[in-house]
Amino acid sequence: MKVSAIIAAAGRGRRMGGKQNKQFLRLGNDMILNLTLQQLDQIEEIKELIVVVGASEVKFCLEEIFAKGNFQTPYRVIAGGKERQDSVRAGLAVLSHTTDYVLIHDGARPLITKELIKNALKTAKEKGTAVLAVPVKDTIKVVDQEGYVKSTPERATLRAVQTPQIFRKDLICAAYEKAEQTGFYGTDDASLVEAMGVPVFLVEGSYENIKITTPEDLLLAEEILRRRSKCG
Ligand SMILES: Nc1ccn([C@@H]2O[C@H](COP(=O)(O)OP(=O)(O)OP(=O)(O)O)[C@@H](O)[C@H]2O)c(=O)n1
Ligand SMILES: C[C@](O)(CO)[C@H](O)COP(=O)(O)O
Repeated sequence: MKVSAIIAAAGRGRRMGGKQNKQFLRLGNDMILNLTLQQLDQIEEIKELIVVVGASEVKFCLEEIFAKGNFQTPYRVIAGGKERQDSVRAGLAVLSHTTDYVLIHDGARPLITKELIKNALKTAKEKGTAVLAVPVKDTIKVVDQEGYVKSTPERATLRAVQTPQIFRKDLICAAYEKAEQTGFYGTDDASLVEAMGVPVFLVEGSYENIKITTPEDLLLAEEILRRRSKCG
């Protein structure tokens, strides 16, 4: 199984506030993006890391993460686009020709584990798609523009999706091509594959695999990391 990993890390982090790309903030003793990449670097099926950052951050990423690290996996660092989907598309454009699966992960999810990635890869090999997800804990309301509740979907049918999202290369490339033709923008990669009518399979994620989005997430992530380091 030859897998290319695209790490989307070109966001502006508006909900985090601050001037710096949130992926370059520190979490414990390390940089968020470095923590994320360290997990992916341990997976033998992953044959290349394609890291997508802001155009002005490419040099910083090469110097501060890759030059100082000891990465086993071949890597490249490229510039992303305006939306997450544009950044992932930039990654797809430089995929190795020999790849047969594409794993897409948010740079801002540093608490991903080797076990979750391995399990998702196994499923992707069987089903062609594998997307991490967890059951929703809250009751979710669909609202209208004035703030009135329109409906309450049955919670048992709802899942919160995470990354990695893994797809056979031909599927994800076709999905991105179709989205470009139709102008469709989704908030994750699976929604582009769904838009082609291809079934997407969900695998068990973890409530700890949070996306660092707002300042409270940093506190929670620090606590999770502290507990993990105590447990060895
Ligand atoms: N143009 C973009 C926008 C987002 N991302 C990446 O997609 C992931 C998920 O996005 P999100 O958490 O929403 O990050 P931001 O877009 O940076 O956050 P915000 O919406 O608060 O600005 C992040 O790792 C982010 O860096 C990206 O690669 N390119
Ligand atoms: C891809 C994602 O992380 C799945 O939960 C999420 O949809 C990214 O969304 P955001 O709007 O960029 O935070």
